[in-house]
Amino acid sequence: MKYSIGIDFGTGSGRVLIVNVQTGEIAGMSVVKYSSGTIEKALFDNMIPDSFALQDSADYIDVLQKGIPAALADAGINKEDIIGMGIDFTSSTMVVTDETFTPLSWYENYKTNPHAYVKLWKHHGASEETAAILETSQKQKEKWLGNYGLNVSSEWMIPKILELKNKAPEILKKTAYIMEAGDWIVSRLVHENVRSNCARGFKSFWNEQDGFYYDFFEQIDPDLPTIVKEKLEGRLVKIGEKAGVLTREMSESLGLPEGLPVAAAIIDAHSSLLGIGSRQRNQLTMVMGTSTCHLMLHEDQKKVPGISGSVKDAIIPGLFAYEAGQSAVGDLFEFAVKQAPKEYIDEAKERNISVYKLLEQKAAGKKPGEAGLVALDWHNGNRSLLSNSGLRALLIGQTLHTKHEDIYRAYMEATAFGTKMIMSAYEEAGMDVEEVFACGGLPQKSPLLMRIYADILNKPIYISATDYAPAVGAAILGAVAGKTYDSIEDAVAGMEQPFLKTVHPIPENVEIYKKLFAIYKDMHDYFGKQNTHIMEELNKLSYL
Ligand SMILES: Nc1ncnc2c1ncn2[C@@H]1O[C@H](COP(=O)(O)OP(=O)(O)O)[C@@H](O)[C@H]1O
Ligand SMILES: O=C(CO)[C@@H](O)[C@@H](O)COP(=O)(O)O
Repeated sequence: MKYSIGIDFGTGSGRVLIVNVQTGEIAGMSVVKYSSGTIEKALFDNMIPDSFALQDSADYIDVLQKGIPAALADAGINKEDIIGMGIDFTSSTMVVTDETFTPLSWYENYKTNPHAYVKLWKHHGASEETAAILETSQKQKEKWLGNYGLNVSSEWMIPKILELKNKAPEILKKTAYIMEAGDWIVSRLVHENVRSNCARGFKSFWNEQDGFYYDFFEQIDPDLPTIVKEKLEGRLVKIGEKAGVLTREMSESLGLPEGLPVAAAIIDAHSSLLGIGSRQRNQLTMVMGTSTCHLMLHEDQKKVPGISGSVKDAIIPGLFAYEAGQSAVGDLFEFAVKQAPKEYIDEAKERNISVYKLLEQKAAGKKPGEAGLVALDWHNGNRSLLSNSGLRALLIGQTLHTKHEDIYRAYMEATAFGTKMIMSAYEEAGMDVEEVFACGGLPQKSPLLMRIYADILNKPIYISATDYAPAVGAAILGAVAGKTYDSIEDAVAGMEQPFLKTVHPIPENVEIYKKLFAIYKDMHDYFGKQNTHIMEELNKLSYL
């Protein structure tokens, strides 16, 4: 038996999977939580702005050093039976390093400088820079942003680079490489500056035909082309290719064979599409965790407003991969869990279940529409049709009888309405959705959520049997790099994971949700399009 290692670097933890390359069976695994988590309020004793979301790259190294030996031990296999390795990572998650790929935050003198740290995908510190990029694009918006949903997100790489230039020139000066975290891991493993086409195409204004949009960069900031050339370039490696082989030093420290082929890094959500077995158009894959990404494939490049982007060959060679997203999904449920009344926390403790489970059970006892609530899910801004990280959330319809589980359910519904907006945008652009797949951590954690999504989207939802679809996708790329398969399509077919179940819509619920969705849409347009000054005013006041 031969195996491939897939490592999924998510928002809260890294998951290492050992997957049988002939059958797709998961032979062993290990989950390593990031010990510093997401650094959001303060770095050591220094306060950082609310919009910041940083991570410590040392936590990623922990995933390699602790997770790989633990997964190998769990699988009980000989390291010589490992034939390849793949990595997926959140994106755009930016690491700044010196010429030896050492992150600047590891330097003693930069230890307390937030700009030396990893800027996680949901770091929203570059809102001014994003607005400036959008402003510059106005004259030729179709040209520059046509394949990016006609918008720019502060979660992408170029705004983050400009933030570094504007807010921390001393760090930029010391930086040899600005890297996607996935590329950083792969570059350390193979000891070469390599860059994958996946994150580069989606998050850095690049396509294979034209390269980086240097003309656009010049107009945004005359220093930007040089910064990109000097610090963001590297040898291009495409999805499905081998980025290099594991160095002797790395293989010794990780307990793996020397010369092990390592695949080009892929974005976590995109990797899930491979892990779940989607290979063709008309399939919408929802990767549901802290956030949700909505992915589709198509032979043609269509202009879909509000999506994050479309890139050729970014998941399956020959097809355009499309991504859209919602910034707060699991994060929103955590927010509600943290606000649970004390008697709920006590009840959960007494019954030995999590507060999530308790709220889910109580909310499942309610009927759609019963509580008279509708929420807007913009607790971390909107990164789809409105693409505005400055938007704030809303809950309407509360009375003195509103219970916390009603609010929890309204949040679940709001995330499903947000997904319906995205699905409609795909369909209006000529990409019909016939099948909806759900994967990531949430579908198995929350059956109620899947019921709500089936009823609101009015589609059967196929739920992946594995919580770890991204890591399976990474292992599939590892198997292709290791030459077990000649193509990604063959590897996906050979290592396909089973589906757990299908949730079908219930017609009565569908009808009620059509009415609630109409209210959501009115609120969406009122606060997100026609009256954005309301949120802008609140933002100004809250930053005072
Ligand atoms: N029982 C649950 N019900 C709903 N959401 C949950 C539950 N347990 C955890 N979550 C949420 O799931 C998210 C983590 O999702 P997961 O897919 O495991 O990780 P990641 O986003 O790092 O890939 C967190 O935001 C958390 O709030
Ligand atoms: O933005 C992207 C992909 O483009 C993701 O990396 C981001 O949503 C994080 O995913 P998770 O919610 O941690 O699974």
